[in-house]
Amino acid sequence: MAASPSNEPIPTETLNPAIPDPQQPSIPGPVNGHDSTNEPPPDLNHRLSDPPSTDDTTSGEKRKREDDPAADQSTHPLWKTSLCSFFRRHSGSCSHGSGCRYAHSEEELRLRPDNTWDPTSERAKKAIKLSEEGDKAEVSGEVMMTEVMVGEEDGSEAGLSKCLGIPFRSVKKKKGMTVGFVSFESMEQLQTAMEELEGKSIGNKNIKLADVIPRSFDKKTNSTMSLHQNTQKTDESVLAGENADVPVSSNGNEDGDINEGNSTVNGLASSGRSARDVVTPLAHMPYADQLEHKRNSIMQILKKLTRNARKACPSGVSLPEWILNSRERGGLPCNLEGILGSPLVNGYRNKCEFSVGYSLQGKITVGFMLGNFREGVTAVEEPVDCPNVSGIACKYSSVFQEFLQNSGLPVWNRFKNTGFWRQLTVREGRRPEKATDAENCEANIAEVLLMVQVSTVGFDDALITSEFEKLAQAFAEGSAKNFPSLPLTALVVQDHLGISNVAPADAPLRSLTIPKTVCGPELEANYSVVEARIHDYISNLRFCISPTAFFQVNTLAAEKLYTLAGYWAGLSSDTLLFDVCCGTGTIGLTLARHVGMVVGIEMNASAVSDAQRNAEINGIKNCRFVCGKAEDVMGSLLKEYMSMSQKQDEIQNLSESSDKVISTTEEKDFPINIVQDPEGNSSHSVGNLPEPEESSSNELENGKTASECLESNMRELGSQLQSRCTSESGNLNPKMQCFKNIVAIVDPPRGGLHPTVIKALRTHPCLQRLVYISCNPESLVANAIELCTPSAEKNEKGNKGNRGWRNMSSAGLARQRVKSMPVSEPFRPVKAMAVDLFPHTSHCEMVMLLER
Ligand SMILES: C[S@@+](CC[C@H](N)C(=O)[O-])C[C@H]1O[C@@H](n2cnc3c(N)ncnc32)[C@H](O)[C@@H]1O
Repeated sequence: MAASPSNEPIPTETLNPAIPDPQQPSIPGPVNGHDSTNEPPPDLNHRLSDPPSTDDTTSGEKRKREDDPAADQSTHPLWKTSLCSFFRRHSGSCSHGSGCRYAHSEEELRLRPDNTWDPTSERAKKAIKLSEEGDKAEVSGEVMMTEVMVGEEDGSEAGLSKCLGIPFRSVKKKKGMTVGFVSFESMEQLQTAMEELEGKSIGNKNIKLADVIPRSFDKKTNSTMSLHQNTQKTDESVLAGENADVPVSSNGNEDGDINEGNSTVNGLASSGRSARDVVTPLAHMPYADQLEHKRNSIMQILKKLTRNARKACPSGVSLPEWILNSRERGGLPCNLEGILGSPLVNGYRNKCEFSVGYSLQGKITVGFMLGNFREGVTAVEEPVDCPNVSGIACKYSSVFQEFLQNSGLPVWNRFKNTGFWRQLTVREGRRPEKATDAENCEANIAEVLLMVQVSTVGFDDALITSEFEKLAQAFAEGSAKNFPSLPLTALVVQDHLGISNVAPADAPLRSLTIPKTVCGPELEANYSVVEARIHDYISNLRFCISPTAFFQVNTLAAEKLYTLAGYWAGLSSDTLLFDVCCGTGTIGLTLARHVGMVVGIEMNASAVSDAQRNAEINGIKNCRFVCGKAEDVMGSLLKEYMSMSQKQDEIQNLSESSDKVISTTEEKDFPINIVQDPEGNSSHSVGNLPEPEESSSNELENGKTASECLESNMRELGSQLQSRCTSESGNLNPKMQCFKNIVAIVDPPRGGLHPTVIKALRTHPCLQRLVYISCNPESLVANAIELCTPSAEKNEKGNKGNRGWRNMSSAGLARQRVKSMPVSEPFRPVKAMAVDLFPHTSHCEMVMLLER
């Protein structure tokens, strides 16, 4: 079995990277060569934020002359901030030419010092439209609390009660919510309150009345009402109600409108928001359009890297080439080489987390929340028509829902933070075969792990035990009554008391026995407590996955992602590869045979032990997995390996370095770089992986699109790797093991890398190449600002007393941090590519190659 990156063809649904930026529709020319940009000319933008240099000889001044022919006039703060009316009136002619202080095109137009655009410009109109849409979105925000709300007056809300100035029975508003609840003694009191509150504002926010779910399903509750106070003092909102509740919510819009409350009609159902809309908001678009949409939004986000790095570039330091050349790429920091589509577009998720709550009709439901708690939404709807969810996951959510209807224990109440049943997670593991249509793919699912999250505090142990037995029975029967029976490998209970369903990695887990059912001899379930793990395959390697370990939710697309990352990482047998935030070791292990050694870093202990086990079951011996936060271990690991690559002798002491380290590397194996494939065959990886021809993605040969060229390159790469890995080349020079090439592939969570990790990577002189994989392009951009902006010759000490960071964007924060970056050579963005792991949603993975 080969452990090389996949030599599968790249998914067929790719977008041609040569599609021009739709934000620049009027600009002709190739995408990588057009000469216009939405950005202000480089030097102008730089100077707007930097104090003017007094030293004519600084490189900043040199930059000005090279980069901006009209540099002298351009120091005026209003330079090119208005459109030239003469130019417009006379159809494109103005005697001042390029020296005119007014802009001759939308592209040339600059933002005014007060952050507004010339009001006659398209940009201003677009900004107004966007802000109106934002307002509308807020206005249409519905209150969808479907849980019982306690009606006692909360002393801490006394101030808010006073503001309302109306008679009521009780008022409640929970911290962090934009919605509050008011209860009334009678219908008359409610009517009066509605009249009084109409048009009223608190602070600078209008109050909006909105409908509350009629709690027909909660007959015992009398007129309850609560009011939630937002942490932002200016954003008060109130929701009022009797059994027929009338909600009031604020929207920051001067015309806060009132939704008429209705005691018998569920006004919320009319919102028409479905689980499908919330979970798969792009599902209404053809897949090709979804890819196009994502590519465009990633392009816009990437441009922030150029803008912010330009702003953050210290005065007196030359702008790097990649910024100076960004105009040729329409403001992009590097080429965006397209977007790879997911091989499987429907039912691709191998993990689904279903919330437990009440539907809009008041029925206990297992599915997706229609919004978030903070917006006053707790309604849960079944996962109907959500194309990313597999049929198996849907079936198990129905089984659980049915079970809950008759359970003796309550469902979790997000408002009161009480209850027992909270969430169901369905995790699926596939066979190694690769089906790329949803139906066959389902037949490929061999293992299923179910994890039910509960909160046991305050409940009787005997009752809990008996409910768990019934739960296991229900799942076993649910599995068996399907034909063929649904896979059921493990059933786990996670105990968690926290407010949100996101449990810490060390939340207690308990494995339940899955009973044998009477109704199905086909049931392939395990009849005893088994080790709660499932398996999946990536690049023909088998991966063992613990209940809480991270594993990409779209396995087939993840394989493409890792192949691309390996391809760009420029690996060879003298490469030391750092797999930062390695999870169960997927990236490092799939690339292990092409490098001298992999060092994986991961903070989740069970993921680390999975990674170690995965190395063992696949016979991979040149990997070492370190359990710890990257910010705590990255610096010392880099130092350790740097000295190792300088002194080969030290390699012998490799596995004795740290207590925290779990090493899968056998000392004797490491210097000789023998890698065993999962079948025990020894093989060697030699030489550099070929880099794609520069022309492959930019200059198109023989009428091929850029993505076709890339696809064939990757296919070729796959087969080259395959042949290398299976050849018995032998006789490697042990000296090769001095790592000449240190590469990091980082794949952090949504928030990006910790600043300490960025600093360690940036200041390590031997690290020449960094492949950044990100599920959140915004945080990638923020981290890349720190990695790629030139440092000042003398850095500033961090301003720890400054509290202004709270209101800063991630890019703004990154610019601040650049100021204290130790003097070090910055990276430069070389190329980027998006990989769609999440069809029908707005999310997308992204890979960026950084070099220096
Ligand atoms: C996006 S996942 C990537 C995992 C792995 N590369 C993969 O593709 O399966 C991010 C991983 O980073 C881990 N993680 C989060 N914060 C971390 C930190 N500060 N240090 C090390 N690992 C961290 C998470 O536990 C998770 O496994």
